[in-house]
Amino acid sequence: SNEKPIVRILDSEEDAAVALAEYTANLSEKYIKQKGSFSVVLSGANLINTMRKLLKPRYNTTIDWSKWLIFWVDERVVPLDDPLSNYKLAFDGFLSKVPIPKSNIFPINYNKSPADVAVDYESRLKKLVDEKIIPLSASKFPKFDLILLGVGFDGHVASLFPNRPQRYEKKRWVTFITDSPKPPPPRITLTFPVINSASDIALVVLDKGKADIVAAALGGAVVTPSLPCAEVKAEEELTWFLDKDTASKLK
Ligand SMILES: O=C1O[C@H](COP(=O)(O)O)[C@@H](O)[C@H](O)[C@H]1O
Repeated sequence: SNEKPIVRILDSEEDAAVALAEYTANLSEKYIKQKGSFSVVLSGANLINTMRKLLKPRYNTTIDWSKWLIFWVDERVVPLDDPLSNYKLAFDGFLSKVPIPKSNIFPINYNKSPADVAVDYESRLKKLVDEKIIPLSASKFPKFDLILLGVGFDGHVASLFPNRPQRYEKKRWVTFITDSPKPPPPRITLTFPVINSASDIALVVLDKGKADIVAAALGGAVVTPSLPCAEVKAEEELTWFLDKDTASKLK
């Protein structure tokens, strides 16, 4: 893996959205040529809005949407039509506007118990690996083509928070949390071994309120406990997408 991340600093949020679309479209073409499909793992919150340029010409017409497979890096354990659902956010803002086959979209199966939802999501991923739809990494974790991550104000990625034990999980593919510091409290999340097995990862941070967190993560500051966003590594390439304001505290 390439240890050093690529840091792209765009003039504005708008330019960053364009750059993210170009980056995603290029990876889509590369992986579809290479392996016949493109697995994309989504986050919630701001990311979906930043993906909006993919819905516009030329991307919407040139991307082979039929080969996309969609997963979630984390999900709030709420019904899929709840306003807090990451699936609903992605569906309303993105997935309902592109022709990805429904059978290629893998939301959680909602159940009241976060533990059960995590077990179910993990077993569905295992099945996709058994069916050779998702490859396995050298360390025997599912290897997604692209994971798109946001970063929270506390430096969290997915639902891996600085002061919660889930971030240290080494064996499971999917785990759960019932006391997320950011609401809603019950969530499931992919674990670090899975995230860090992905081929490409984009960390998309476009919020000047996160300038200090980004500077700490990229400047290698010693923070205790360490910032989850500073623990992200990709097998091929890790790219940070920042705008000028968010990058303003980088040295
Ligand atoms: O709660 C969550 O927060 C993170 C960060 O969101 P952002 O809008 O501040 O970038 C998000 O990536 C994650 O998927 C979500 O569940």
